[in-house]
Amino acid sequence: MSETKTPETFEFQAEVRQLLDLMIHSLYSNREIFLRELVSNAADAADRLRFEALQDAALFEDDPEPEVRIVVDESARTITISDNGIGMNRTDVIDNLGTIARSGTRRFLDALTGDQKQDSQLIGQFGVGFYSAFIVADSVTVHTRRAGESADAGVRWQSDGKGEFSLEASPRARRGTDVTVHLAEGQDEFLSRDRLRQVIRRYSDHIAIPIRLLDDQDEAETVNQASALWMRPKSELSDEDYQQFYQQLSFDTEPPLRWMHNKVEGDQSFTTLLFIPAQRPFDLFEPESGHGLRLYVRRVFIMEDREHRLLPRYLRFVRGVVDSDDLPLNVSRELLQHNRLIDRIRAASVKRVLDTLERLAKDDAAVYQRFWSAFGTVLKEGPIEDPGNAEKVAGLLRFHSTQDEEEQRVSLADYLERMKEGQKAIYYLTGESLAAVRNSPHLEVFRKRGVEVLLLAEPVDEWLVAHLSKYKDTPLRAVGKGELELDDLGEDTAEKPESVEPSASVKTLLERLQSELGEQVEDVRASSRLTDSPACIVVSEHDFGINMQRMLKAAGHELPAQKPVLEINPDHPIIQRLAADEQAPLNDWASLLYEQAVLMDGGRLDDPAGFVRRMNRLLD
Ligand SMILES: Nc1ncnc2c1ncn2[C@@H]1O[C@H](COP(=O)(O)OP(=O)(O)OP(=O)(O)O)[C@@H](O)[C@H]1O
Repeated sequence: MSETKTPETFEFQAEVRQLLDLMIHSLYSNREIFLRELVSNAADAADRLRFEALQDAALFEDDPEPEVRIVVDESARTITISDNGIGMNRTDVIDNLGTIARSGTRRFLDALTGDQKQDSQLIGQFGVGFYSAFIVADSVTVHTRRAGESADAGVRWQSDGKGEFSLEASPRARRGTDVTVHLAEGQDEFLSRDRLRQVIRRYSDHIAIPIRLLDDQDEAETVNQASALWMRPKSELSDEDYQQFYQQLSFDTEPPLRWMHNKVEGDQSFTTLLFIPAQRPFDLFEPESGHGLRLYVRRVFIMEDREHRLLPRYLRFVRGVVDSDDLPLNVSRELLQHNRLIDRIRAASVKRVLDTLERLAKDDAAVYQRFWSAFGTVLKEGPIEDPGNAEKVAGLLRFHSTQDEEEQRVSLADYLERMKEGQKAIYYLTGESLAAVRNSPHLEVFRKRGVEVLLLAEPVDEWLVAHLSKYKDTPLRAVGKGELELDDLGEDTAEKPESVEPSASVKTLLERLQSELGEQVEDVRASSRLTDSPACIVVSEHDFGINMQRMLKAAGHELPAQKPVLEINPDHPIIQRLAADEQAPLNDWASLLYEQAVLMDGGRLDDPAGFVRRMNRLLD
């Protein structure tokens, strides 16, 4: 026999040690959450057993009623949290409780900032798991046996959380897991049943299986509601019930902004309870992360929808539960891909979330602004991912603009309302940063003529405008692309548009600049968009803008050669001076005009040293 009675000792993986250390120090003021975590693991173990038992009912071993039991031993100073869930065998224990850091651990450690206050929020969102027991314990013992295996497969894990744990075979008749927490000096408050009852009600009231606290005579008292909250009628539920349930579901420290609880009856019935959080989880932008909705079939937990079948990715901030009586209990990921009921649930849920956001935006601009700051960037993926709802999502978007510069609060509807008489398009400018777009020379003529321009500086904006060509039949147009038709900007109240027909000397200058710049540019022409700057870069209507080119190159794409147009401001003093002297050498000037225009657009110079040399020559 390879398994002996003597305990074997293992070292925790470095990352686990780091996590333990960090948690104990940053969570000390919130010690009670250890109980929430252990109870939540016990309930998960019950869910997993029920799920596996769908295939193999023998796993229930004559003990089909799931429960969590909590036993306090005052003289030994221990609390034991027991479940009759799936349990673990030796390999499970080694994998889950010590040597192998789960993928989440690394990500979590990477997300930490070192700022205690921020980090403790992160921990709250992350769900800290089993190791939180060490916040209050000086040693923890886990005695467990996996469902379906023999009593001999029982194992005992033990650790003081300092760097090592031990493991030994320890037979166990009842399947499931006991976690025994030996309280450290000064943690005696958790020996009080009143205190435990209070903590369970606060954090675990809506865990769907009974949590039973045993008294001195071993009489069990069920402490929680132990029902699937989402199945209860709305009329019975208070705001507090919903908020508590949300916290148990999400570990979010903030209450949700809104929730939607709906029951659809008919030939196919389903219930959804969806929450819109108030703050952004740390992993919102990680490719593999994101929690999906929790899918239940007849109250049995089936899976977390990490592949975003129940709601599209651009609504991945929504948390909640979907339960249906009409899906098969053995529903698989493949089935989720091709199921009419799932499609219906998805369409209904998308509509509910978008309608709720619409109402929120209308009724409470301040709260909507909060939502937008947390999740606006994600919502911008909507028109790309979900063309069918593009217009509806577009209505929810908010932007910075030349007329509203504090926060992103201009909607496309606001923009349409403020358009000038005769204006034909919604104008926008994309760029690498807000400062860069706000100061772009492309805005000069728009400012002068009082035409609003939306300022888009997030990477996703480039994709958004590539997919959103119009809003309510008004086209969206980039200000830095193609020829600018001044007539399309609407009435010019300030003054009549100046003629862009350049004088003979400027014409000559344009030709000379063109021949100096050669292959670098498609054309050099007189500009109608500049008032203060001498030059700017314009790309043709169907080419990528400079910002998009930069992003594509950074992502490793080969781009077809694109030549921009250099537009020159004929009224600018530098241009006039250059035009006045047809004999003066132009080579440095041509390059500098071109290079400064590229820089102002947030582009990169091919030869920055050359640029500096030329500039120094002129300054000399
Ligand atoms: N009572 C239990 N019964 C069976 N398995 C358990 C139990 N407690 C923990 N485990 C196993 O140990 C793993 C690690 O637990 P831990 O609480 O640290 O993380 P988690 O529950 O996976 O995630 P998190 O708590 O961060 O949401 C679990 O995924 C589970 O496989």
